[in-house]
Amino acid sequence: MTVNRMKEVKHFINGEFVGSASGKLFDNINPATGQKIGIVHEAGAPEVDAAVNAARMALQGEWGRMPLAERADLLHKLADGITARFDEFLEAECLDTGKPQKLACHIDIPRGAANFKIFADVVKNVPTESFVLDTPDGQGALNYSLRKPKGVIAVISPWNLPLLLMTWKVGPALACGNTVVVKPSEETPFTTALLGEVMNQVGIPKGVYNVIHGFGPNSAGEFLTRHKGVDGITFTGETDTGAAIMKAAADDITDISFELGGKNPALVFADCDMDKAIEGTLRSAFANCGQVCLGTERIYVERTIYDEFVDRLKTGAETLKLGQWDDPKTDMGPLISHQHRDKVLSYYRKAEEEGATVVTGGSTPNMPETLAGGAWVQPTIWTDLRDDASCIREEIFGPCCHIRPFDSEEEAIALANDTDYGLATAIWTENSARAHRVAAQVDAGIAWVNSWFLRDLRTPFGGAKQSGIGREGGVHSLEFYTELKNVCIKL
Ligand SMILES: NC(=O)C1=CN([C@@H]2O[C@H](COP(=O)(O)OP(=O)(O)OC[C@H]3O[C@@H](n4cnc5c(N)ncnc54)[C@H](O)[C@@H]3O)[C@@H](O)[C@H]2O)C=CC1
Ligand SMILES: O=C(O)/C=C/C=C(\O)C(=O)O
Repeated sequence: MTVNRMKEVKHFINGEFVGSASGKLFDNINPATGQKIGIVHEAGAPEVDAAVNAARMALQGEWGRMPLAERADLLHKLADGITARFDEFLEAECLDTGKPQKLACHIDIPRGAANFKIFADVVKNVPTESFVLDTPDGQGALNYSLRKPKGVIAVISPWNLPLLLMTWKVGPALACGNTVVVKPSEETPFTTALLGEVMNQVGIPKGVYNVIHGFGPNSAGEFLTRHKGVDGITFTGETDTGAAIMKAAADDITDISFELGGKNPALVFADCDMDKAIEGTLRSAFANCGQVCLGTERIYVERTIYDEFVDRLKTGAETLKLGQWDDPKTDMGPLISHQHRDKVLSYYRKAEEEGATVVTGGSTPNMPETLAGGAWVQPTIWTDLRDDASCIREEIFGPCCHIRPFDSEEEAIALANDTDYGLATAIWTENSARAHRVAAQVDAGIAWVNSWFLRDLRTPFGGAKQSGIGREGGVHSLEFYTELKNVCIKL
C-alpha cells in the first residue's frame, strides 16, 4: 500500500482498521500545497471505548503472558518492519507535514525504528534493586522490587515529529508490557495508521497497539484522556493542552508524563568555534520550519562577536531553500497548517509592533504556483526587542529567532533563565570549564554544548518549569511505564 492511494484513514482497533459509527470524517491536508490528501475518520466515545477495551483485553491475553525476551524480539522485528517499509513511512510523514525528506530520512524514520529497539534492550537489562534489612531477631528481611506494566497507556502525540514522538512513547510502553491507545494529531494521521499494518505484519497480538483519530476537546483526545480504563497518559504538545489534560487526569488520579513547550535559549560565547555555532544555530532555529520543541527561539551572543554572528546567521538563513519534500535540495518545508501559519505570522507582525529590527524574513515567501496554496513563511531573524516582548516570552513554534548581545557569563545565564519554560539550552564555547559551569546553572532538562539535537536515547529527556513533568528515556521511562512493587520477605 502506498500513501498516495491511502485516501481513507480509519482507526486501528484490536488489529483491524475500522470506521466511525457516527460516520464523521475530516480532511487531511498537505501543508505544502493546501491540497486534500486524505479523509480521516473521527472517533467518538464508542470507538474510544472499543480501543481502550481492546487494549485491556490484550493485557489479559497472550501479550500479558508473553515472556520479556519474546516481547523484546517482537519489538526488534517491529523496528525492522519499519525499516523494511522505510520509503512508505518517509512519503507518509513528508506528505502529512511537508517536511523535507532530507530531514525525515535522517531523523524521523530511523528514530521511529530505533525507539522500539532501544527500549526493548533497556528493559531486558534493567536490574531489580534489593535491600537486606536488619531485624531484632537477627534473621533480617530481604526486600526486592518488581516492575509490572502500568496497564493501558493513552498516547497523545503532536504533529511536528509524528512518528518519532509517537514511537518515543509506544516503544517504552510496549517494552514494559503495557498496551496503548494512540491519538495522533489530527494534522498527521498517516504514519500511526501505517504502523498498524506493520504491527499485524510482524505478529504483535491484537489489541496491543490501537489508534483512534480525531481532535482534542470534545473529541477523541478528550474522550481518551477522561476514559476510566486508562492507567496512564503520556503527552507531548503545547503547555496549555498539557494543563487541560492534567485536569482531565485529575478526576481519576491518572498518572501523567508530559513533554511540553519551550522558549529555548542558545548562549554563544566569544570563545566559541564560530563555524560550529552558526551551523548548529541555523539548525536549532530553522530545522523542521522551527517546529521542534527543543528549537532555539532566543539567542544570546557575547557582544564582541555579536555583529559577526548576526551577519553570518542572516546569510545562512537567506540561503535556506524552501521547497517540496522530495526535492533533495530542499532545506525547509512549510508550517503544518494555515491555522498555525496565522499564529506564526501574528508574531511576525507583533515583533515589528514591539520594536524589532527585522534582520531577515518577516513575511511569506513567493513560492512557485504548485506550492502557492501551502502554509509557507520566511525564516526570520529579529534583533532589538525588549526582554519583556511577547516574541521573547511566548513559544512561537515557527522558523524565527531573536538575537541579543550580552556582556558577561552571569548575564547570559540570567537571560537564559528568564522564562517560564525550561526544556533545552545550547551552549557554544570552546572553554570546557565554562561549558560545565554554565550547563549546571541553566534551568533546563537538556543542555547541549557545541551541539543541538544530539540524542542518546538512554539519557533522561524532559523539561523543567512549564516545559514538562517527568523524564523519559532509557531507564527513566520505566518510572512512568511501570508500577514498582516492593516485596519484603522476613527471613
Ligand atoms: N512539542 C511541542 O512543544 C508542540 C507545541 N505545539 C504548539 O502548540 C500549538 C497548538 O498546536 P496543536 O496541534 O493544537 O498542539 P496541541 O498541544 O494542542 O496538540 C497536541 C495533541 O494534543 C491533542 N489535544 C489537544 N487538546 C486536547 C485535549 N483537551 N485533550 C486531549 N488531547 C488534546 C491534539 O489533538 C494533538 O494530538 C502550536 O501552534 C504550537 O505552538 C504544537 C505541537 C507540538
Ligand atoms: O525525542 C526527541 O529526540 C525529540 C523530541 C522533540 C520534541 O519533543 C518536540 O519537538 O516536541
